[in-house]
Amino acid sequence: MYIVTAHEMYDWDRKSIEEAGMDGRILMENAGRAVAEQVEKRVRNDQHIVVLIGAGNNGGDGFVIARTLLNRGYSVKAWQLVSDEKIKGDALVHKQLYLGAGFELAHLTKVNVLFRELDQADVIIDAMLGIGVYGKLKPPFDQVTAYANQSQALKIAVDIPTGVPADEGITDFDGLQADYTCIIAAPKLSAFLPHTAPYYGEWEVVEIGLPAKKLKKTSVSLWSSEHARPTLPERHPYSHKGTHGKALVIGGSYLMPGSIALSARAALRSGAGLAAVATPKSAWPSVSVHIPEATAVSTSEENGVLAERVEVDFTGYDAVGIGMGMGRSDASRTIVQQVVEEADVPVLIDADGLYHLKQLLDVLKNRTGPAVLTPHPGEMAHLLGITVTELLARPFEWSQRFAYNHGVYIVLKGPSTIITAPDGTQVVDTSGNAGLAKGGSGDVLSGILLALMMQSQSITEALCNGCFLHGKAAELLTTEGHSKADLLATDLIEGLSQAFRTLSS
Ligand SMILES: NC(=O)C1=CN([C@@H]2O[C@H](COP(=O)(O)OP(=O)(O)OC[C@H]3O[C@@H](n4cnc5c(N)ncnc54)[C@H](OP(=O)(O)O)[C@@H]3O)[C@@H](O)[C@H]2O)[C@@H](O)CC1
Ligand SMILES: Nc1ncnc2c1ncn2[C@@H]1O[C@H](COP(=O)(O)OP(=O)(O)O)[C@@H](O)[C@H]1O
Ligand SMILES: [K+]
Repeated sequence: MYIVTAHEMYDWDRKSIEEAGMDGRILMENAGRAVAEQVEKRVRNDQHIVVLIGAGNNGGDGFVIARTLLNRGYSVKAWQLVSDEKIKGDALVHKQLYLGAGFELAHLTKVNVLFRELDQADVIIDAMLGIGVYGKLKPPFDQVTAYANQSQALKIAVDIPTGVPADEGITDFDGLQADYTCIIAAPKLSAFLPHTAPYYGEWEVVEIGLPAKKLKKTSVSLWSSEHARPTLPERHPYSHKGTHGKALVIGGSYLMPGSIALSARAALRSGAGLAAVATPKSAWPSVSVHIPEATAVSTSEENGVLAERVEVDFTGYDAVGIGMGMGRSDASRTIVQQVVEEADVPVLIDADGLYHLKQLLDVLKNRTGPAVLTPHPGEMAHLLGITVTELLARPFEWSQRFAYNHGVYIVLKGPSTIITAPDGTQVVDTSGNAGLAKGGSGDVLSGILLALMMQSQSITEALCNGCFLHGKAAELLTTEGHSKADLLATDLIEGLSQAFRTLSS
């Protein structure tokens, strides 16, 4: 499924009408009926519904929704919040159909009268403003939105909650806080941004008959189990451990042995044939106890952290992961530089490795083998030299720019993880839940990604599937057995078996 900007959505709409001969009035009818069907799943017909209607096509959808629900016996009051001359085009056609069906329309004169009505509402349907919103809300939308936000009624937004921008980059806005948003035709970028996504509540996308071929391929898409199932690595009956790849993980320290153990274990649990660990000798006993299947690589250390070079032949490995728990000393930076410069196999850089990478960006640019960076927003902002707030206002744009300029893959982690390829294509993975908000989850992800990078057709596929398995494991574990509060990174590794089994069944 593609994720669109407002511009891409309008372009799809225009091409469907101008080139494919669709009729905008039919699209609006389809949109309104599709939303009404979702409303019916959530609302009983003894509940009172208020439909708030604005001036544009979002309001037009509101007229169709109100007519459809009234025809089906629901208790509905439709409120037009703007003057009559503002209702134009397809929205006007549907207003006339609404009135022609014999239904009553209330007009906003004094906001207090509407507010008394909202006090009585069990359900508020927000068809005030859609993707055509710009700037902060003007009267009466600002007051109505603020009042609706205080209401206990179930709030259902049509396409996008009123006031919320469709695109990234806008942080100063007032939005309706929806419980559920019925998104029309394609999810908008803002459904995946940390500052706008919460306004949507739960959401779903409804299909309204726009010809799929008229959507210009956008650069962002959404990953799902339909993508994961056919692309997850298979285990051939005659395979051997070498077939599935030998991973080298470099990191850990005397005081932080856990993270590298988590990564190595997650790599083996995700199908890697072999895993070797390069960690300080003083940390190895604590690592090996958690992962007897892994082998150790001889290393030098200084004050409990890796130092100098790691004496390994990188050609003996199919992928290298570096950074987890390795510390931030200058000595450990040397090893990150060594890996970036010398390892031609795919390299994954995480955690402290990303901290060091800030000073190695020129070296990174000269790398020929693939590099995957897996930052959380703090690490990504550090790499870019900006604040986390600046990054999160435009995470798609920043990731794309960095990936393109440095020729790397980026996995920008969060509730919606954005995976960007060096050519700028982006995939969003929304799997997982707040059970993952605990130290160690990222180390597990690195191990999973490393394993899949060695076994997949493409690195992008490996990264998408790895994030998906990681999130799916958390979802499955917190549906049965665990809660989001108690879930540990080690549980996540054990939960991978269920995630793999679910996706391969
Ligand atoms: N295929 C499709 O794409 C389909 C799309 N469909 C639907 O159309 C929706 C997009 O419709 P749209 O373009 O008419 O924009 P929309 O958001 O309804 O409002 C524009 C109005 O808002 C006003 N306004 C703007 N900012 C404001 C502010 N800050 N404060 C106050 N007012 C503000 C602006 O005012 P003006 O600038 O004119 O003064 C103008 O009157 C889309 O989300 C979906 O629901 C479906 O019908 C099916 C097919
Ligand atoms: N609220 C959340 N919802 C979904 N996924 C989350 C949430 N919080 C964290 N995650 C996921 O958990 C992982 C955390 O990674 P990171 O911050 O690097 O952890 P650590 O370095 O402590 O291991 C990422 O994959 C991230 O996407
Ligand atoms: K809306």
